[in-house]
Amino acid sequence: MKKNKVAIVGTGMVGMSYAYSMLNQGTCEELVLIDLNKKKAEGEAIDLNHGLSFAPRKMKITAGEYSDCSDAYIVCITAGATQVEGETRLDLLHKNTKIMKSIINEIKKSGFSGILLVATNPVDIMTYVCWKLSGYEKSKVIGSGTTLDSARLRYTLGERLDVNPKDINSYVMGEHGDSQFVAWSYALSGVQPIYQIASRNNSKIDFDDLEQIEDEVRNIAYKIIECKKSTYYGIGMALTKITTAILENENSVLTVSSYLNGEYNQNDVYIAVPSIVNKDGVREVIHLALENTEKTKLNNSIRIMKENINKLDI
Ligand SMILES: NC(=O)C1=CN([C@@H]2O[C@H](COP(=O)(O)OP(=O)(O)OC[C@H]3O[C@@H](n4cnc5c(N)ncnc54)[C@H](O)[C@@H]3O)[C@@H](O)[C@H]2O)C=CC1
Ligand SMILES: CC(=O)C(=O)O
Repeated sequence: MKKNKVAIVGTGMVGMSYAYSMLNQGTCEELVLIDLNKKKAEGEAIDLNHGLSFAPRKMKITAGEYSDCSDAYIVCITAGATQVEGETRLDLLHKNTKIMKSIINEIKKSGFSGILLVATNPVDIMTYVCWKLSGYEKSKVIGSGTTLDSARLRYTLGERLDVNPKDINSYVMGEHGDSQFVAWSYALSGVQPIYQIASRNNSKIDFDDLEQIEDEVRNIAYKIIECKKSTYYGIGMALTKITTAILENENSVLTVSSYLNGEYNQNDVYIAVPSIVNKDGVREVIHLALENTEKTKLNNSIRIMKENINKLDI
């Protein structure tokens, strides 16, 4: 296995935003682009290569085949159908399961033994599907989960509090979808609990604002889709962060979609919870002592995931 090789399956808007972000950040040494539409992958590889003289490091970027996954450290799946206006992520369930089946079959045939990163929606369920069909270790199959939603939350809170979003330590948990929630009981701005800030007189935010921010973060993808059909830069950078955490063995805390094996008293489901990510994939699922209302929200997300998984022939 090559320690710095990434393959992307799906060279659409998400796959290419991820690739472009990795090129700009010098995330890996070798990048292979794979798509059903081989011409598209080929054109994307040529175009990206023309940026190499401005990139922070040397990279080998090619359009390839599934056989190129054999020695990759990470294969990231960004292929599949997208929501059209009015659709939820869950509406993509059957279409994208079918696509995952064909892709996993090919990845397995290549002999790939690295970390599988899934971004295709509905991402928590597609991650479960990829794990189940591949037979790979649970900790080596990871979904992007709510990494993007947590970044949206950090941005929005940062704007409201006039604090650098990098210093907002707040997480969105649960489904990357309509039943997600903010774990406010663990939300910090720097070192100050957000609850404490909201309860102060003359604070920049109050409890009603927290509800409004949570709602905005939950629904912002719909707004982007209404404005420009799909979302891609944010997820491209979120995938880059997850990739860096793996390749650089960072032990970063990210709300990726992780397999629960007793944590939060749940089993046999992939859902977004804060997890420690390193060269081995998910090193540890962080089991937070959530407030009762938050526990109910997490259980609700998990119920929705399981009900939908049960509809699938996998
Ligand atoms: N996890 C997250 O936070 C986010 C996930 N997404 C999801 O990412 C997925 C991709 O979105 P976009 O890139 O905007 O779509 P897109 O339509 O721009 O690209 C999809 C690509 O997948 C390829 N493809 C389709 N079937 C394939 C197969 N069987 N094998 C190989 N390639 C195949 C297509 O040829 C196309 O190039 C969607 O499911 C979308 O909902 C989008 C944004 C955020
Ligand atoms: C489309 C999608 O999943 C997002 O932007 O959150």
